[in-house]
Amino acid sequence: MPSPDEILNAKILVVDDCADNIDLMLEILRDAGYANVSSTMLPGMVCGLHRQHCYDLILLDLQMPELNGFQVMKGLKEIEQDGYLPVLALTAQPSFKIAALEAGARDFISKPFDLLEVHKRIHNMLEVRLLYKELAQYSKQQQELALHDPLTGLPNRRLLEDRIATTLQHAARHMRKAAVMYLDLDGFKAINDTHGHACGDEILRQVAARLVGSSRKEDTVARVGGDEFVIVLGEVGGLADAQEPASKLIEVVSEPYKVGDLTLHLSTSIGIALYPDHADSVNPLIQKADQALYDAKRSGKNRHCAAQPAAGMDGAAPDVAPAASPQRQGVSATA
Ligand SMILES: Nc1nc2c(ncn2[C@@H]2O[C@H](COP(=O)(O)OP(=O)(O)OP(=O)(O)O)[C@@H](O)[C@H]2O)c(=O)[nH]1
Repeated sequence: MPSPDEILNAKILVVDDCADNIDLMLEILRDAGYANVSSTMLPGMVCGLHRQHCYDLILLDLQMPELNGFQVMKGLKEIEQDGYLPVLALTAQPSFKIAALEAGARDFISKPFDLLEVHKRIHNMLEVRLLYKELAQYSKQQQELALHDPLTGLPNRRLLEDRIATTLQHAARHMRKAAVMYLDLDGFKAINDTHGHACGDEILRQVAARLVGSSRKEDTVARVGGDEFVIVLGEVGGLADAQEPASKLIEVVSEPYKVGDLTLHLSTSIGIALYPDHADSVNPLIQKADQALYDAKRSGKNRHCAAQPAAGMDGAAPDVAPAASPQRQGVSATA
């Protein structure tokens, strides 16, 4: 529930073509303690002002020359991003009250003003408006949580699948390839077993940051399981365009990790699958990359390996590339 302070600090705009009416409303609002109030006598400015300031409440006179309150509301509806029109109509015409509500106003205040009614209606409307904003914010956070891994903040499997689908559509439209790289850390279990789960978590966060730091802004880096990550590359010309970043990622993951007083070493294996060479849709592509990862693990870890050609294509031996420099495979630690 919004606090009294939040209500008094809400952003309010008064719109009326009569200066005396504006002065009266400003006085009422300021006397009541509202601290963030502005006004305009130009109804044509309201949409622009609202776009700029996102008012919590617009006190809108309905009868104005040039542009009346109903026309202003029509304009506001077109720009209101969250579908909530924060308008309280001001009218001396009883017949306008229902029309104003039908046009999207949340409530109305009758002229001449009854002070008690003005205070109550403004307070109630702001309470609902701020509550609506809190709910919208909460629901946005929930959506974020549903699509991201809480430990690393990276996209999770669900968002990854969406991103791959978009990347494949783009690749198909531009007659390009795309690559999916499936990473699994080597011997990560030993870190948990030897140094504890919290240390393992910290390593996962550091690995995530390194993967993001070594990828292009337009690539997706996702965490899909315990020590498993997937990176999606768009705009790929051929296998070499994925093998080069894969070698770079193997090197980056192999840099030492500082956790408290410990210096830990770790390596990773990567499976690579190309669209459309190895599969032409999201999940088969991920599966192909996962199978290639298995080949990389089986042939010694700390390396990347490309997927086998899809059925009907040449069945060549797996294209396995060990890390450029001989490195400790798996995990080691120095204190
Ligand atoms: N710290 C931490 N560990 C996790 C988390 N999720 C899964 N794990 C652990 O990650 C480890 C994954 O190990 P595996 O990939 O099966 O085995 P590995 O030791 O990496 O062996 P290889 O993959 O064959 O090199 C398991 O011990 C899981 O318990 C997590 O969120 N935090």
